[in-house]
Amino acid sequence: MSGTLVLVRHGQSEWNLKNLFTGWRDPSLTELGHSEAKAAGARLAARELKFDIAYTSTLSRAQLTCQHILDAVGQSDLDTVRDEALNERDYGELSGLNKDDARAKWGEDQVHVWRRSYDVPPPGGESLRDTGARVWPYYMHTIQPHVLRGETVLVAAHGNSLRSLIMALEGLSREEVINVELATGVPIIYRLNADSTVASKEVLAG
Ligand SMILES: O=C(O)[C@H](O)COP(=O)(O)O
Repeated sequence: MSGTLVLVRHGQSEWNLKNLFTGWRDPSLTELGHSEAKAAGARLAARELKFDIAYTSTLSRAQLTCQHILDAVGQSDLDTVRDEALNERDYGELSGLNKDDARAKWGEDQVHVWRRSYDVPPPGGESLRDTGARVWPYYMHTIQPHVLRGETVLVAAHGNSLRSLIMALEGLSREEVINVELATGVPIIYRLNADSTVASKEVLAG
């Protein structure tokens, strides 16, 4: 057995609440989002998890979530690396649009394909494959070495940047990844084997 990797999607953002495509735009957390992030931290603290390093994106909602978790586990000053490789999928021209308005304009099926398919990008934006093409190398070269040294690593990021990471970690097919949905503020604890495969997975739902 090797180390521990904790993945968590940020708490509810102001644009999640307004049902807007967000992508690389930078809304903050709502009150509920702050509470979700603190609750995620409390659940990790109850497991007596201590982190060696934390990674997050360059977007506020993920950074705030990361900090709430570190505060909750008593590690407010832990080394935290921010990198845009972990940012949400770029939603291109959909960014800022209401998701129901988009369904009315382009149809439910097309919007679902843009949101959940593996390789169909939204107009001017990234497909999940495009997102994975930046997330996975960053994970492999920068994050995974810590886990394989036996460390415990926190990654606070986004629905689709984490879906692309989970797809690769778990070896999911392009069909299987369509059904992967990440709730806000719910940590997933992976224990990795020394050969970097997944030994166990635990979802800390509320
Ligand atoms: O960027 C966004 O709008 C959300 O964080 C994720 O959106 P999705 O559920 O439409 O992929």
